[in-house]
Amino acid sequence: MMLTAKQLSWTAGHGAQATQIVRQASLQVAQGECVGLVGPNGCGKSTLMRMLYRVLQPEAGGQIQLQGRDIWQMSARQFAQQAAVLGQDTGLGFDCTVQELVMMGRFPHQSRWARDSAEDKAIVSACLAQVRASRLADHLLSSLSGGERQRVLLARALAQQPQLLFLDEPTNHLDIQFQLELLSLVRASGCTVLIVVHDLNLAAQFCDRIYVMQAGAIDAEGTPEQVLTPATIARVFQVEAQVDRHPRLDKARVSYWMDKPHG
Ligand SMILES: Nc1ncnc2c1ncn2[C@@H]1O[C@H](COP(=O)(O)OP(=O)(O)OP(=O)(O)O)[C@@H](O)[C@H]1O
Repeated sequence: MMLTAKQLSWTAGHGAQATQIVRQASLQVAQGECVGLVGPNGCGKSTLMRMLYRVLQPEAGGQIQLQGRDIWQMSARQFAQQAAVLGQDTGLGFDCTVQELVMMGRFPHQSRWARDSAEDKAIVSACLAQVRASRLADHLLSSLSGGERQRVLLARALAQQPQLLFLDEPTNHLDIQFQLELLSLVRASGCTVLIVVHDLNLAAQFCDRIYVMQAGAIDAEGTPEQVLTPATIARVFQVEAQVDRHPRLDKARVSYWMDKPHG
């Protein structure tokens, strides 16, 4: 098992202000799998992801192992040699060129004072080409559109040459062609993937398994066919749904609607 997480909980605030955001969540991602995490806004997906990618520490009793090793027994650098993140909070706090940004993906693999090697440079330009952003190499990050920014952040994650890729809503800002392209690229990369995605049809097309989260807890788990049922979708998202087969791809296809606005 590539990634194993057991009984993860996280609480925001203290004392009377404390709110439990993630409750006893457990999940597993096997080598080579692409696993989706879906659920309504605010249910705790990003918080769970942040624990999994070693930014937030779970409460006592929770454990996360990467290839059988506790992630908090690794240094940040050792973790980054194996896992890359395309997250929601990707502000750098400073500006740089696209080329410099993607080169940051090489840092975990470089010795401390090393200069960028010819190999690093070749990896960076290959990753930029992979996301069709070579022409942006000398542009400033601050000048990019939302979709271009997302592409180059993916290029940085790929330049890290990770075995495990965490993606938190990576298709935000992307046009439909690049949504499909990004997810195909991610699948073709050979990485093990855990991805937060709102579009249930993208989840059905690209994920081997899906975890459904609701109110901080894992509510359902299984293949897209097992999980994406009208009953589960109604329970978790409060909308009506019908599930049939995609006419071209032999995958589940979800149509949803609301008879009357909720509330
Ligand atoms: N540090 C924090 N302090 C207080 N509340 C927090 C903190 N981090 C997250 N929350 C709250 O926890 C809840 C879950 O947030 P989270 O970002 O994990 O949800 P999400 O499922 O990823 O949502 P979305 O689909 O909207 O991105 C939200 O109500 C959020 O306001």
